[in-house]
This record gives sequence, structure tokens and C-alpha cells, in this order.
Amino acid sequence: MLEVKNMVKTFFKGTVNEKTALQGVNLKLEEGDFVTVIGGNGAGKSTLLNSVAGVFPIDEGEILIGGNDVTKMPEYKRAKYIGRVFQDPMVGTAGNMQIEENLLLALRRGKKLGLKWAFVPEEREFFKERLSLLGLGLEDRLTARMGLLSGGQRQSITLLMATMLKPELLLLDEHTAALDPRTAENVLQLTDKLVQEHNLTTLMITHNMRDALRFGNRLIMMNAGQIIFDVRGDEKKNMTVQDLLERFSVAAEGAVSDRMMLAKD
Ligand SMILES: Nc1ncnc2c1ncn2[C@@H]1O[C@H](COP(=O)(O)OP(=O)(O)OP(=O)(O)O)[C@@H](O)[C@H]1O
Repeated sequence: MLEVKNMVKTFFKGTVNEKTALQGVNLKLEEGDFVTVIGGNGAGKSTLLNSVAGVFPIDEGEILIGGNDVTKMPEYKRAKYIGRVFQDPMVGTAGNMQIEENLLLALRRGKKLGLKWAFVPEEREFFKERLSLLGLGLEDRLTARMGLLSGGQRQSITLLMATMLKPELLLLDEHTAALDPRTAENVLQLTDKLVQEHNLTTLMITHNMRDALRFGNRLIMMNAGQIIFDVRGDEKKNMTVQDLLERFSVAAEGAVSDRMMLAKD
């Protein structure tokens, strides 16, 4: 589903600010793998997701999504394979458009919309059905402006949109970090439900080690642009936050970031 081979990314190459953010990353995800990604600040987690999404070109290596070599494919073309949700709830949806218009955009992704915003009745029914999954009563507010909704409501709709046409790959970059704890938990539960329901291959960055252990079938830990730990299945299930911290301090010579420590409980 996703294969990353020897990926290298250096920012500001040849200048005093040169920074190698990814130092030969290799990663292979099987269909339905739900992988949580942890690591300290500046470890390269976002750069990994951004490189896969094609936000910038990589310096070395190869990226294959669903068997297609996308290494040199521009971001807008790669978008047909990828669903993304970012940290900022304002980014994934258009605030000045209605809920149903946003959903229609997601449903017709990659197709020409034409001049008319003609809804087929079945599409409205489908949107209502999908929105009712959220348990937020939004199925009765199809024509409400997205900008009027709370961060959690917007992030939930962004998730629905990102998964509406089953993507080959779902990329979640700390998508609950800007939400209050209760809302974050609801959005995480929704994420898990959608990932299981559609058997989505998923990479989810989180700073919360408990969440990294609770969700997904596999966990990778990054440090200094490399994957330093990759654990799955029962071994992951049986791990504790303390085990993770120990792994991290051994591999990263004690460089456990403050945010990771804070996210311990
Ligand atoms: N667009 C960019 N331009 C320049 N440098 C960048 C850019 N994106 C990331 N970097 C640098 O690359 C390194 C890795 O950053 P990245 O954002 O991938 O880390 P991260 O693990 O996601 O960290 P955090 O948890 O703090 O978000 C850092 O040194 C960062 O400053």
C-alpha cells in the first residue's frame, strides 16, 4: 500500500541552515496497517508525511503508493490516492461553504464539478447517513456554514471527507492536538471506527504515547530523521508507556522530549 525506500530529505541544502530531516527512511505498510508515529520535536514525523503527500520533492529515494511510483508526481496528482487531516481544524474544510457543499467536493474528488452544484437526492441521503455516524446532530444541518461549527465538529467532518472515497492511504498529522481532551477522544474514536470500517492504511502522528499504544496495530518511533523502533501486533499491545520511554531513551540517548513526557499520563 505504501512503500518508502531510502528516503532522504534535506532542507536548505548547501547553506548554513542545512538540515537533514530524513536520513534514509525505509517503511513498508501492508493494506489495513494502522500505524501510529511518535518521536520528539524535530524528529522528522511531519516531514515523513509531507514527503509522502508530495508537499515538497525528496532528495533521494522512492515512494510507492498502491504499487504506483509517485516519487516525482506533483502533490495535486498524488492527492487522488491520499486522504489527509491536519492539526488545524480550519484547514481541511471550506469555512464559507455549507456542510453539504464541502461533502460534495469530497465525494466528487478528482471529477469535474461543472458549473452547477446539482445534488442528486441519493447524495443528500448518503451525506445524512454518514453525518449521523458522528453523533453530533449534523445530519439535520446540511446547509449550515462550516465556519459556524466548532473545531471538533469540523475535524470530524474533515475525517469523513478524507475517507469518503476510500483512499489508498490516510495521513493524520496530530489531527486532535488542537482539540480539548473530550473532543479529542471523540475524534480519535471516530478515526478508529472509520479506519476499521474501511480497512484504511493509515499513518497517524501523535505526541501522546498512550494514544499511540491504544490505537493502531503498529507503532513507529522516529528520532533524528530515522525510524528507530518499529513494533506491531501483540508485542505492541503488551507495551506500556514506560516501555516506550525506555526504548526511546536507549535509542535516542536520553533525549525524551518534554511534550512526550507530558503526554505520558
Ligand atoms: N518546510 C521546512 N523548511 C525547513 N526546515 C524544515 C521544514 N519542515 C521541517 N523542517 C525541519 O526538519 C526537521 C524535522 O521537522 P519535522 O517537522 O518533520 O519534525 P516533527 O517530528 O514533525 O516535529 P514536531 O513534533 O515538533 O512537529 C526539523 O529540524 C525542522 O526544523
